[in-house]
Amino acid sequence: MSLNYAFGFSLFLLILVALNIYFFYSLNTTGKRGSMYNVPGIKLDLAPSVFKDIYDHLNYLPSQYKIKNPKFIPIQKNLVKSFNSSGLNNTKNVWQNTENWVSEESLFPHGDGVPGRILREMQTSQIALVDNAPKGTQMKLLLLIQEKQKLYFKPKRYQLSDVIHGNIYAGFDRHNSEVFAYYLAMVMNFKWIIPSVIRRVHVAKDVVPVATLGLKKTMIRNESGSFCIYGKCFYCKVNETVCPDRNGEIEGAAILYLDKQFKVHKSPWRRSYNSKKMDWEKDNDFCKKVMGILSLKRILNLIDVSIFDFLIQNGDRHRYEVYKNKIVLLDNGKGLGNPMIDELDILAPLYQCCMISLSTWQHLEILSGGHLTETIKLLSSFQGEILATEEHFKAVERRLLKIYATIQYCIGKHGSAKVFKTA
Ligand SMILES: Nc1ncnc2c1ncn2[C@@H]1O[C@H](COP(=O)(O)OP(=O)(O)OP(=O)(O)O)[C@@H](O)[C@H]1O
Ligand SMILES: [Mn+2]
Repeated sequence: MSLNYAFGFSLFLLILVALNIYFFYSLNTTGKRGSMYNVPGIKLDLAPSVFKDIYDHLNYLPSQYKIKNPKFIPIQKNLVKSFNSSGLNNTKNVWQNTENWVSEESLFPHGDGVPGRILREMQTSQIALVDNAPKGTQMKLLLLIQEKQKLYFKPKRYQLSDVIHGNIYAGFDRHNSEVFAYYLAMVMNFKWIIPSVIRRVHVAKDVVPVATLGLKKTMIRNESGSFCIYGKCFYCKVNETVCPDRNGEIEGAAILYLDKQFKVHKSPWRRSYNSKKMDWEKDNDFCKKVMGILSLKRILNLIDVSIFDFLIQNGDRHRYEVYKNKIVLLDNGKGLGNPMIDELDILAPLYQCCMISLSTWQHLEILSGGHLTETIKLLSSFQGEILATEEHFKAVERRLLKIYATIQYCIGKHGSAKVFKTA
């Protein structure tokens, strides 16, 4: 009897121990997701080994990166206040004191309702003059509104559902990518960017009557008698016109023109635009070289920009422009090309240097679990905009996880003290 009792008791103990082991094992592996993410097959041979390490970290990403962080809610509320300008006194002229807009923190005011009001004006103000804007390689127009306010207008070339195949910088600029980038930057708390909004211009009513002679020379009538524009730029071709839709309108991204002097620099991580490999593609210690040339502050800035570019998949930041010693996020039209592709090497500045500004990280960390794209959708809805297909929004969330995984990889390799910088 007592033997039976002892046997039963030890069996009970054994089960208890087994349960404990199971409990601690499952605690350690939360976030483990089987083999959901694989290194993309086509890249496997070519990809540097860091890609595999990053994907390994992606498969074991701690669960906090997959759920919403309540710390973001008050930030989201403030953003909503800034962009939802309905109900505010809109008669006040928003263009007053534009000369005082630039501060040490931002290029434009971010106070209650002002960003929303600037966008609304950019979207609806009557156009006083339209000209070609011959800067850059892509077709763009210059619109004059409110007497002295200038806008760049990058016309729509694709439907939102069009997928751009080919290399990362293939195709025309995407107008929606410019606007998406603006809201993305706002949600990421990157304030060195210029307001951008979707605007429709009626060619016969809004453009032709106020077009300069120069612009008129780059307009031709199509079979249905409407005026199409081929513009004036490096890649502009007479047979690549932009024509009005059946309502007589051309849609585009209206980007506020910032009349300042920018300093232009070549990006150390630029692509070659041919089959030649750049230094950064051959040397995983490339960051050391950059450290010898650029300040820590500038490198951290370039890393911020690479995170931003990776989210929209802009692989075309061959040069960057600086104002007040900070990179201005200009020219974001090469994003949102293919929602199925995540070119990890856009993140090279991050995984090669393995550092990130602490303030960027603290903000990035609380955008998890869907808050990022949910907020972009919410803010852009105040201007009645739909900026991308669901596939693109999902892709941005998926890429955010890859950024988290890259940071985990860096922490694993160097320790957090070396990764997070306060410069
Ligand atoms: N909103 C703006 N305010 C002031 N200047 C601007 C603005 N947007 C662009 N620029 C200037 O015009 C140049 C061309 O603009 P952008 O880079 O957008 O054109 P692009 O056709 O895409 O050029 P590229 O093909 O060289 O990338 C920029 O390098 C910048 O100096
Ligand atoms: Mn460009």
